[in-house]
Amino acid sequence: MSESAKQGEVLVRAESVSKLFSSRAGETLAVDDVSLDVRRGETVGIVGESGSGKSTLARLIMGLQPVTSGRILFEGQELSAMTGKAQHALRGKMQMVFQNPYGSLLPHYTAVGNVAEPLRLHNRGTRESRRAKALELLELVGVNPRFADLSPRQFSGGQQQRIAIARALALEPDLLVCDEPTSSLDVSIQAQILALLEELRGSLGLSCVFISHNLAVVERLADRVAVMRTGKIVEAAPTEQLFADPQDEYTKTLLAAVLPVRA
Ligand SMILES: Nc1ncnc2c1ncn2[C@@H]1O[C@H](COP(=O)(O)OP(=O)(O)OP(=O)(O)O)[C@@H](O)[C@H]1O
Repeated sequence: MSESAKQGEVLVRAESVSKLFSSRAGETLAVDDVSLDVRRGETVGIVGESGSGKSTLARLIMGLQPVTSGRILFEGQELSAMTGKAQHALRGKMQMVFQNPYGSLLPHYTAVGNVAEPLRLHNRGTRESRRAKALELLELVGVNPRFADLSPRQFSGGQQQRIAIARALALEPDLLVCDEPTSSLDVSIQAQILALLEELRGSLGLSCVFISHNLAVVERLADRVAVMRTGKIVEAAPTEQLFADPQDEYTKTLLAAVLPVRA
């Protein structure tokens, strides 16, 4: 199929997905009967207050945690029904960028070593070709390759997040799941990282799930927004529509909180 025909096709589908955590403290239905599609080339924003289930939904989509009920389909194939080998191959197609870049990088590897690591794990190329590709990726995300052999802790938070993004791109994923990727950064740096993600999404034709409690951030990046509350999607709509004409009372409250900032 041509690239243009692929655009708009459903890449990931969550079908009536729920996740129940049980512990001595009790049971939490973190995700409650959620259905959501992410199409090729599309960015879907997920917003909601702390504890609403955004990160859990992201982990379920990535196959990092098993669903309690429902299904996650990637290109029409059910994740949990795959063999270990097929799941490993699929993992390369979905990558995640986390809130805390330092925690997500390997501290004993250099910057370039971190970016090359997924290529090694997936047996791509030779040591030299992996390094060459990792250096290209560092340049792409705005990290000077001259500093490629420094360790992650020698970089600022913003630069660490750029390295983490380069690593997420190494296997040329179809889907990038960003879980609050700018919340741990200074405001000025946040804008730079958002601009980078916006640019990469356009140039690489990536599909993105973008999680944030910050509606203004999601408005900038997302084509569609899903609003979560207590594990449920209470409203999902194209971004402009959601901001112009929210239907759900909770969405209206969230928007009212952000409107003075946007004005
Ligand atoms: N491993 C776990 N075991 C037990 N409960 C969990 C676990 N992970 C998440 N939860 C609970 O599930 C609910 C949803 O959490 P989740 O982290 O998905 O929300 P969130 O919207 O991403 O919040 P935040 O913005 O604070 O990260 C919360 O009540 C949380 O305490």
